[in-house]
Amino acid sequence: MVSAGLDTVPGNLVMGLASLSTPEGQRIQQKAYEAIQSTYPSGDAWHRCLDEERIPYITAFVKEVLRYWTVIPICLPRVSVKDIEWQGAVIPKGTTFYMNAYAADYDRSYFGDDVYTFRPERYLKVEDGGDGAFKEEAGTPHYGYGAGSRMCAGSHLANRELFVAFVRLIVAFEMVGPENAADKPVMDCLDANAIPTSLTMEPKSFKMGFKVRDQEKLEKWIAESEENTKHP
Ligand code: HEM
Repeated sequence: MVSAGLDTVPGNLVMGLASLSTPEGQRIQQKAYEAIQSTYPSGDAWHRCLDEERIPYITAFVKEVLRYWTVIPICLPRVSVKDIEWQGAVIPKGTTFYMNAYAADYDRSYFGDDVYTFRPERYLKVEDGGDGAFKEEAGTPHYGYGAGSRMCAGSHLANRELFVAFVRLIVAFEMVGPENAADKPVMDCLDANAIPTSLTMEPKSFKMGFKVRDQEKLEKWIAESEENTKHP
């Protein structure tokens, strides 16, 4: 249980930051920052995001990170417990299956033609583009956690971790691309993986910039967080 989140959560976190560092990421960041500020005009998002999830744009952003950066592209093996008939063929009991989560997350018939575009808005009902391509009510919003009775057992915890991390990063920093274009992140889910044979994606190195929005506030938030998590 503990080791399961060690590479998956950082993989999503790092590549979510990569998305925010791109030119398109500047628009997303601005929208996310405004959504945070309008939900918490008194400026206490840093602490409140631990207790509640009330910023739909950030929730949508996290879902899009999980879809676009499918960090476990081929899920864990499953063995069928009975014969399965499929398209005229019988797959015998005892067959090993691997779910291709990457293919499911990039399925145009489900997500629409812009599957290669990082677009949190696809998860916001009011801004679904009106093309009817994304069937929001049809169940699993993405396959980043696999699917079915053996899908990720830590998905709720991981969702909370990613939500809190991105809220805090976005309120604290303005994120920009690297000074040198050669240091830009690879923005394709499969090509961005430094070890394509690994179970979980290992992001290739890239650089980006973090500009502190308000040094005084950031130091105060960090000091308060350290105090709150201090061991007696
Ligand atoms: C963003 C972070 C995470 C991602 C993307 C992720 C993804 C996945 C995927 C794709 C599977 C396989 C599901 C399938 O084959 O259908 C899985 C299984 C699992 N995950 Fe995660 N995971 C994440 C975080 C975590 C965390 C934080 C924990 C625990 C604290 C965890 C615990 C597990 C366990 C125990 C299983 C095996 C479930 C089973 O076989 O019944 N995961 N995860």
